[in-house]
Amino acid sequence: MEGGELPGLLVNEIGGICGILHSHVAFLRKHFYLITMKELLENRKHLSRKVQAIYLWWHKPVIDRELLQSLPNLKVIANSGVGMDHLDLKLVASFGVKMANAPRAVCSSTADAGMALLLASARRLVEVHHIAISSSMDYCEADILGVKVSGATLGIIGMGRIGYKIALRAKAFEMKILYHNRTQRKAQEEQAVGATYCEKIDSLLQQADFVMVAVSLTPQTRNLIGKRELELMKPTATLVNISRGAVVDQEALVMALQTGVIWAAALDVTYPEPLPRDHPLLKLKNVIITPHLGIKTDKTTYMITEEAVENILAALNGLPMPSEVLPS
Ligand SMILES: O=C(O)[C@H](O)CO
Repeated sequence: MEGGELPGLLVNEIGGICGILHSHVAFLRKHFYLITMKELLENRKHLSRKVQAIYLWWHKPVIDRELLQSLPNLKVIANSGVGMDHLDLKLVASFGVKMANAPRAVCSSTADAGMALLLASARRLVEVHHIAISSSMDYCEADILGVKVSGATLGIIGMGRIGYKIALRAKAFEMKILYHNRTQRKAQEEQAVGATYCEKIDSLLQQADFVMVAVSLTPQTRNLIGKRELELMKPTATLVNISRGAVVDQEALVMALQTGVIWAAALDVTYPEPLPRDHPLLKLKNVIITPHLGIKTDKTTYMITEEAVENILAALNGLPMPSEVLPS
């Protein structure tokens, strides 16, 4: 089917790890003529002129100069998440192509995933699950003692939309909340979640029982948490990372976890993703790792696709895009 006059939307694939979900296809087909990368490569001559938009799912397809040069009618790229670190924004903009992310759809679920990791690590859910289903149920009380969450201090690094949602959740858990951000939030926003601003990251690291990293990956935040920062943390503290793996110096983290510099880590993100199967982080008992779970709920992924469609249609119709991202 040629899709009549519908604008062509390039997607990596349908299904698979880096493909749009089957359940989104009917909705996308209402608005676009869907073209997969495989179809494009098999029929470049005919299909490359049709592509007016790209929907990046799980950072794919890879957007490079060659692909941009091959799509003369491309006008917009929508990303299925908030982080844009996998895109060369200046390169894309130099082709006159607009870009959008999906901040409205992702924030709550990413914050939920952060709290889930924090709680799972504190209460040793993975370990105790294995004990509970083991045939012998052979354990002593000390093996399942966790860390008390209510009343503990949470340090949030990065108080953007996701960081703020984490604070809202942590408040309900009666946690004391500290945060570090490039700019201080308004007083009413701080009061609403009971959060205290730490201008210096060091003071947050020294006080927190849980440190939650929720910044975007930029040249300024790469390796933000290194050996020095880990050594500032309490030996009883847990690091939770839901942003990007490269915000934390992973070698320093392994060392800190192996030598008791910090108590535990709960990671939704690593580098690379997934980690090689022999990576030391996969062997540590005090680490929980999830495979970049942040946005992975049925409803959230559908909302992301809706947000992408809204942005793409706005761009194609020359209207302001609700979540346009400009190169900085
Ligand atoms: O950036 C995001 O929103 C998530 O990490 C998915 O990539």
